[in-house]
Amino acid sequence: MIILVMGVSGSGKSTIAKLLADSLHWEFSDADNFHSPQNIDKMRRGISLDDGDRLPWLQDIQAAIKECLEDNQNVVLACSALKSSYRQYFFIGDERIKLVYLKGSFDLIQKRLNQRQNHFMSEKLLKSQFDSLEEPADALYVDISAPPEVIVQNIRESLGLETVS
Ligand SMILES: Nc1ncnc2c1ncn2[C@@H]1O[C@H](COP(=O)(O)OP(=O)(O)O)[C@@H](O)[C@H]1O
Ligand SMILES: O=C(O)[C@H](O)[C@@H](O)[C@H](O)[C@H](O)COP(=O)(O)O
Repeated sequence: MIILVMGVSGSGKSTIAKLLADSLHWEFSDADNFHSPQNIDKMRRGISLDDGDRLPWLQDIQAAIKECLEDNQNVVLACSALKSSYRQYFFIGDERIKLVYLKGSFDLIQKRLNQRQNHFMSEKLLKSQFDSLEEPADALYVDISAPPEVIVQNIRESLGLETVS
């Protein structure tokens, strides 16, 4: 199974996905690690990615997801997956993929981004992240104002994963 944790930059994808993976003893994967150096450099300079920048990135993530499914791996993947057209690369609809959307207000996320250290992503891009965001129709919605441990417990209960596999 793959749990895909999506949301804008600063919504808590890496934090929640890592904690969730650890609590389940599953693998954790971060879509940030699939970005090209050119994409990283762009975001560092405060320039938002466009569909063309994201296409090879989406294709690489798609290949990684396909491999996980073929190998029957259990993985929690953190990936912004902002637009519906991007999520079509991720086999949404396959019962082995669970989509979790971290939902929060601009103000709360901006505050968290301002406090985050040592990350390439410019906090100036938050507005464009919200502009690109198309909220999913087919996901578990999670309110990010709760502490990470509470969010992880909530996700596990909602997905029927209370018992460690
Ligand atoms: N539920 C939460 N409560 C408080 N702080 C959080 C929560 N989730 C994440 N954070 C903090 O917010 C910042 C952004 O989280 P991060 O996981 O890096 O987001 P993303 O991967 O979506 O960009 C980090 O500094 C993180 O420690
Ligand atoms: O498509 C994009 O514009 C990026 O994928 C973006 O949404 C993502 O958020 C960055 O990779 C920054 O990483 P963080 O989400 O960890 O801030």
